[in-house]
Amino acid sequence: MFVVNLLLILFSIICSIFLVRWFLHRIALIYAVRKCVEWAADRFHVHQHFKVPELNDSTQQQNLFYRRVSLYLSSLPSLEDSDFTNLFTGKKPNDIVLSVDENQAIQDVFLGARVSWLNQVDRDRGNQIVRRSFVLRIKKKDKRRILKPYLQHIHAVSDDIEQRGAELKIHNHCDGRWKSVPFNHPANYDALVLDPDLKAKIRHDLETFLKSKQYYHKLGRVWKRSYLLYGPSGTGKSSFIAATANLLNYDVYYVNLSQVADEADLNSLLLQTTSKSLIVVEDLDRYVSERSNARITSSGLLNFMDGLMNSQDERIFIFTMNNKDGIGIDPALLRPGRIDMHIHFPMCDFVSFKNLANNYLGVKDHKLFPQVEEIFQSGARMSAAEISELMLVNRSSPSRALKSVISALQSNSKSGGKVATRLSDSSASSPAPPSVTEEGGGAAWKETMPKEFRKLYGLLRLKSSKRPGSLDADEVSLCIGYARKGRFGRDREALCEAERLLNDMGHYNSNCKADMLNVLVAIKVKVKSDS
Ligand SMILES: Nc1ncnc2c1ncn2[C@@H]1O[C@H](COP(=O)(O)OP(=O)(O)OP(=O)(O)O)[C@@H](O)[C@H]1O
Ligand SMILES: [Mg+2]
Repeated sequence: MFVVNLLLILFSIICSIFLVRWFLHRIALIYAVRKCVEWAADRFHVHQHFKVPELNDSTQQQNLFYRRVSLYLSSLPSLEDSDFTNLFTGKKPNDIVLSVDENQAIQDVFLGARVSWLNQVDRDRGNQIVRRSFVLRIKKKDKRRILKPYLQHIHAVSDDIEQRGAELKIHNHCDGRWKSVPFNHPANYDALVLDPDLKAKIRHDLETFLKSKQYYHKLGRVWKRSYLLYGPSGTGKSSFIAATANLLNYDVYYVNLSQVADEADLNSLLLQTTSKSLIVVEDLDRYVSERSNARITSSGLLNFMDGLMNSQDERIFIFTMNNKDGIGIDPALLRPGRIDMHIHFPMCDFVSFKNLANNYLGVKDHKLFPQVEEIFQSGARMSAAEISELMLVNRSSPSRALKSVISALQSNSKSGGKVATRLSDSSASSPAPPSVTEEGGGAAWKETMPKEFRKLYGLLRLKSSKRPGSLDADEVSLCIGYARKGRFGRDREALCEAERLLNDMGHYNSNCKADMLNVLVAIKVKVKSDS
C-alpha cells in the first residue's frame, strides 16, 4: 500500500512538471509566432517607421523631441512588459524609475491603434555608441489618422511630466529681473479654513480652467483666469495662494507694483514669466489708493490685468485686497472678465474657530467651546492668523490655548474690533513674545509698522533662545506676509539684529532659512525704498 501511494505522488509530481513545461513552452511558442508575424509584416511594408535621433544631423545639437519621447516612454505602463527594462533610483530615494533597454521595443496604444517604439542604439566595432534614436513603428493604415495627434499627445504628456518633476519656484523681482528661490511652502487646501462649499467651488473652477485650453482658443481668448481675494488681514489670502500653487504645481511670480519702474518694466517682467504660473499682485487696493506717485497709468494697469502684454497660455492671476470697496477703486478694475471670481476671506466665526482648534490642537470638542461660541455670538471677531498663533504658542495645553483665545476675543469685543492680542497668556511657560496690535483696515498699518517689525524680531529671538528646530510653516508665512506688505517700518538696527539672529540659526533647516531670507530681502527692499 505504501509503495502504491509513493508511486501515485511521484506520478502527480511528474505530471505537474510536464504541465508547467508545456505551458512555458506554449508561451515561448506564442512569442516566437508573434515575432515571425511582425517580421513578415515588415517585409510586406505594412508598417512605416519614423526615426527620432538624439542629435540633429547638421548641428549635432540635442534634438529636443528625443528628450520628450524619452520622458513619454518612461511614463508608459507597458514599459513593464518590455523584454528588457532598466531600473534606476528616481529623485526620491524610494522611487524606482524604469527605462527601456538598448534595442528593445515598447508597445503603446493611441486612439485604438497599436504602435511600437524601438530604443535603437548603434555601436561601432569597438562597442562605442555612435548613435541613439527612438524609432516609431506605425501601421500605414493608421498613420494618417493618428500620427499628428499622437505626436501632440507626446508633447503634452512630456510637458506635464517635466512640470511635475520640476521644483516649484517663487520669483520676486528686483531691478527689472526675476530672482527665484525654491518654493517649499507646505500650505494645502485641506488645512485652509474656508467655507467648504466655497472651497469646493474654487477647486472645481480651477480644475475646469485647466481642462479648457481648446475652449479658450476657439473663443480667441487668452487662456487665463483671474481671482480677487479680499478680506481683512490674516484671514488666509496668502495661504490660499501658496495652497493653489501646490495644488496646480505652478510657479509663483510676485509682482510688487510699487517696485516697478514704469510700464515698460512691467511689460518686460511679464514677458519673462513662464506659462503654468500664478502671477500674484498683493494689496492692489493699497497700490490703487496711493496712486498719486504711481508710475503705471490706469490703462497700463488694466492691460496688465487683462494679460494683454503677454499672451502666454495657462496663467492664473491672483489679486489680493483688504477692502475691495475702498476709496479710489475703479469698478472697471474688478469687472467680470477682468476678474473672473471674487473670493471673500472673512474673519473667523465659531465654525472656523472649531476647524482651527481641530487642526492646531487636535481638539474636536472641549468644555470651553460653549463659552467661545457665546463670545462669537456677541459679535467678537478675530482673524484666523490671530487665533492660530495663540493656538500654536500654547499647543502643549489645549485648555490654555482656548483660554487665551477667549480672553483675546473678550478684549476684542470690548475694544470694538481692535484686537490687543498677546501671543501667549501669562500662564505660558515660554518667555512672552512682544504684543501685537492688529487692525482690519489698510491705512492704520502705517502707525503699526514698527510694532510689526518687532513681532518678527521677537519671534526670531524667541526661537533662537528657546529651542532648536525649524520655525513653524505658519510663523514663517506670517512673517513673509508681513514683510511683503512692508509692514516692518524702517528700523535699521532691528533689521541688522534680526539678520544676525538668522545667521546664527545654523540648526534650522534650509527651507526655513530660505523663507526667512526671503523675509529679510523683502524688508531690506522696503527699508531702502523708504529711506
Ligand atoms: N483661513 C485660514 N485657514 C487656516 N489658516 C489661516 C487662515 N487664515 C490665516 N491663517 C493662518 O494665519 C497665517 C497668516 O495668514 P495669511 O498670510 O494667509 O493671511 P492674509 O489674509 O494673506 O493676510 P494679509 O492681508 O495681512 O496679507 C497663515 O500662515 C495661517 O497659518
Ligand atoms: Mg497676505
